[in-house]
Amino acid sequence: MRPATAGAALLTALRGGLVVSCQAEPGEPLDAPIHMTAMALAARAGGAVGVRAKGLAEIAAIRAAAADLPLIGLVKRGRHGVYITPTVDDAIAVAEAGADIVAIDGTDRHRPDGRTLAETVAAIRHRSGVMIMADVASEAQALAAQDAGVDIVSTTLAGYTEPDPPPPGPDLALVARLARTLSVPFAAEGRFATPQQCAEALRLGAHTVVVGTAITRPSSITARFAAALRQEHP
Ligand SMILES: CC(=O)N[C@H](C=O)[C@@H](O)[C@H](O)[C@H](O)COP(=O)(O)O
Repeated sequence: MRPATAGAALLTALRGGLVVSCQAEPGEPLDAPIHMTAMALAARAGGAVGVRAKGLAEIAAIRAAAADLPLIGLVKRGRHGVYITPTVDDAIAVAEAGADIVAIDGTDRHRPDGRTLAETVAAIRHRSGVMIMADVASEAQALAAQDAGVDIVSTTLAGYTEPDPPPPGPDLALVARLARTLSVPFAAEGRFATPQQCAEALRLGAHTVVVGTAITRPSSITARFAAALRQEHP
């Protein structure tokens, strides 16, 4: 069981810093533990205070390569409904793979194991000392996750639970609202594409900022540059 002081120290380590999400989608060229480990080490070399990683093999590999790097872990099961660490068993597997914090879906949608968010948090706590991050899409979900007893909330799912495609930029309005209403710390996450947007999230009151695509998805980064050139030379 993790002592409470260790959890507090971990949150302190994340405060005011950048967490880099190192994830590749199935079929992408970098979708392998060795590549995600290299990404994580590169992120740490660049000043990241922590890493967010998907997949049990990736989490274990990153933990083996960087014993003291704060590590937020998750698994994804599909891409619809509740797909981020959807069950208690998934969360325990993520913890056992070496994550310090397990990121779980923090919405009020139906979970595959039929548990509510509060039941999920209680069951994880019963079986593990891992810290829990709730990935939410709204202020109401963030408050419910806080009531359920999570250690930290993240705006990960903002823009991803509606039928419409997400807007291009991050949801800074949600960041501002969470800063006013939440008492647990929260991460600003989702579509942060510039250092200025990250700094703004911290100014608004986020505890930490998580950036993935803009740093660790070379295909997406290349596509942005290539699209800009095509505009000049269609
Ligand atoms: C919505 C969802 O499933 N988000 C996932 C959560 O782990 C990842 O695919 C994102 O890359 C991560 O949240 C970081 O966000 P961005 O890549 O936009 O910086």
